[in-house]
Amino acid sequence: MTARIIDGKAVAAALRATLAQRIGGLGYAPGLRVVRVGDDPASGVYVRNKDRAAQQAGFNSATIQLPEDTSEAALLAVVAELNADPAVDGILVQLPLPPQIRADAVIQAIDPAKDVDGFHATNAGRLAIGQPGLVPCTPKGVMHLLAAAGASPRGARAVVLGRSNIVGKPMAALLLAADATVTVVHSRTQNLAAECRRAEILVAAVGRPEMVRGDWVAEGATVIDVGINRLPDGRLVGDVAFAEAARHAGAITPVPGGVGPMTIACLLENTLDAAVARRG
Ligand SMILES: NC(=O)C1=CN([C@@H]2O[C@H](COP(=O)(O)OP(=O)(O)OC[C@H]3O[C@@H](n4cnc5c(N)ncnc54)[C@H](OP(=O)(O)O)[C@@H]3O)[C@@H](O)[C@H]2O)C=CC1
Ligand SMILES: Nc1nc(=O)c2c([nH]1)NC[C@@H]1CN(c3ccc(C(=O)N[C@@H](CCC(=O)O)C(=O)O)cc3)C=[N+]21
Repeated sequence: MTARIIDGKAVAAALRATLAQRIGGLGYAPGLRVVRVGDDPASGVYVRNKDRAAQQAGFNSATIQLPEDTSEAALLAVVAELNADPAVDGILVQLPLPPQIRADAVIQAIDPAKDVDGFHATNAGRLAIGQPGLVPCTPKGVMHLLAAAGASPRGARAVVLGRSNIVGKPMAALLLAADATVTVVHSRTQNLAAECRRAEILVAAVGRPEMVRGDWVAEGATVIDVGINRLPDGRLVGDVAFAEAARHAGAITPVPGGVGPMTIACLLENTLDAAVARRG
């Protein structure tokens, strides 16, 4: 079998067009602020892509750049200001943060109603118990891609590779809420390959370049590659060995051009939803 390629760039563009249309009917521009501490070059690409996408879709978007040696107290003061600003609907503090700042203290200081990353304990708890809230962008983007690929989670065996708070855990919660039979595998799992081979939907979020080999993929499976890994030669690869996996999968996402663009589109979707919830 040769897999269909799921075009995340196209699905993201379509979602952004829908958002632009919704914003057109609002009468105001939803406000998004991205806070960046230091200038990690990898996050620079992401922040630039996001700003461009946000402005094109009609958001009032800006990046607040702080120096590498910013204290935790200073960052918390910026978050408090954004929490209080009525023009700001969404706040994203770019991770990772430098070592003098506790990421969790900052995340829990964000107003949950403006937490467009969906990382606050209130939003994570809402997701876990099936209440409406802001959902983390990357797993939310994966759900959009599954829908676009016609891969219904209902009753399907889904395997999530990775259990981080920002991707693996919320991914498992969303698949469970969509009636999949969900298995989460991680670094202490025995025989990862055998677990993955059982998946009709396989989501890889480990941060290990090309770890998922062709023979880990069941014939006809839908493979979603969340990984974004920069190799020493500058190439960007996923957590899945794409060419090998595509010989077995029914459908597969590429890297780049798969989940990454969806993460940005879902950040905008969350910002618009947060704006409508706050101001109608
Ligand atoms: N496309 C996008 O928009 C985004 C992409 N990413 C990418 O997704 C990937 C994962 O990100 P994130 O969840 O933040 O990463 P983390 O490092 O926080 O988590 C990685 C997870 O993978 C597991 N893991 C690591 N190595 C192995 C291994 N050898 N075998 C089995 N399991 C393993 C870890 O297990 P354990 O818990 O046991 O340690 C952990 O649960 C990265 O490549 C990242 O760049 C992330 C965010 C957004
Ligand atoms: N608070 C916070 N929220 C995040 O959501 C967050 C974060 N911090 N820190 C960093 C990670 C990473 N991340 C990416 C999003 C989009 C692309 C993306 O658009 N990638 C393009 C290509 C990028 C390129 O060419 O380098 C693609 O995959 O096609 C990549 C990476 C969000 N993250």
